[in-house]
Amino acid sequence: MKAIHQLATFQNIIAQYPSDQPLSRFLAAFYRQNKQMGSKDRRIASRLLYNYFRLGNILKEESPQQRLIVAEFLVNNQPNSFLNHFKPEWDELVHLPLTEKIKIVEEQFPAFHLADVFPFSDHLTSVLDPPAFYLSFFIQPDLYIRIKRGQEKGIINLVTDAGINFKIINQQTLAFPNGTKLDQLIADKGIYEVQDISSQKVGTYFKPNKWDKWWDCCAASGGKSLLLHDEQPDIKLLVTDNRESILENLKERFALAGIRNYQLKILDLTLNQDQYLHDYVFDGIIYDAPCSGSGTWGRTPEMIAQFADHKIKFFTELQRKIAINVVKHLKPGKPIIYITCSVFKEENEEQVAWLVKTFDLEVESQELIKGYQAKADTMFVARLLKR
Ligand SMILES: C[S@@+](CC[C@H](N)C(=O)[O-])C[C@H]1O[C@@H](n2cnc3c(N)ncnc32)[C@H](O)[C@@H]1O
Repeated sequence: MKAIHQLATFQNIIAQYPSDQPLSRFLAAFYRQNKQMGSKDRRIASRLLYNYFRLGNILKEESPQQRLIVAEFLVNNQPNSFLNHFKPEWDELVHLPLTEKIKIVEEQFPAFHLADVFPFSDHLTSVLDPPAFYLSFFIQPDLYIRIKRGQEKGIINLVTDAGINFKIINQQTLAFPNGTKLDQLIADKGIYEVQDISSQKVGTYFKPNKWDKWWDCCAASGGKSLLLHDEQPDIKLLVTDNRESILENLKERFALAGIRNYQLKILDLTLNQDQYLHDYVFDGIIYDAPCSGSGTWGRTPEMIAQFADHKIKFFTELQRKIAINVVKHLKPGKPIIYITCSVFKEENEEQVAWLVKTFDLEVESQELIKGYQAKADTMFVARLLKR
């Protein structure tokens, strides 16, 4: 009976979900309005919704109920009451490796094609392994934290004592199962940052020197700047973004991390900002571009259905407009770090080729950070030097 109730809740939510909103925001509002749902009900409803969207366009012609059963079979690896009720023979096999479970589904649904999980394959960046990328949609990414230098031992002791499941990825990085509640456990918010491991790897491309002047031009809430500062605290830093509200978040995060010495401006960089920036030149620029975010859809799988090909052009044009107002502030011989969390070639290697062709830049190195192989986001980074 529980499973029937869970299905009804799923169907109710799906019917109300306007597909242009982040699912997390919609669910938070839905649960606020449906206070009768206990925490377990909410947890199960969220699981069913997220797992459902992980199918992307797979078996699009089947009913939502059938698709949900397939998704529950593929994504979970523990038996559960939902599958047990609707498909007990699959519940018994739920522990099998994903590739074997896919064969079982294919036998029953000949229209099952793994590639349908991501309907934008024509745009995939060339160094990506499509089958491995497709499979990653059925595996929930981990939650990663970056520990402030010097605080590693304290945090590891705290999470060990609390009996929380975690993995040590490297000296400063821990991975937790998604949904782990760390804020109640680690009281001092200034000693760690929630940051995906791929985002942390991007930091190895910064290589700042003491007393350098750096500009994080699309800083948002400052994830990359915090990484830069951790690597080299003795830098002069300018942070900008066109959203005032997100820069307020940055101020809070910087205050928690004890960073006070920086400059902040709200700037729309699609416009010429020479009146504010005319005499600024930098030893390094972080250009973490607004992008499709397609390398992070393992965390927001509802985006697969919400995205459309034409949006790629919107982002590449925006990225170029911003670059025009940014690259001119770089000193000769110095790096601009171009970053996206996209798997689309138009936003990655093709954009780098355009940057090189349009400005006096050369590629020092570039990489697709393949988070899809590691329960993490996939990101692209290029270190370009001004001649
Ligand atoms: C990928 S996010 C940056 C993430 C950030 N670097 C971090 O690590 O947390 C891209 C940012 O570009 C900003 N952006 C978009 N259009 C912009 C514009 N015209 N001028 C300046 N910033 C812009 C967005 O507000 C967004 O915060």
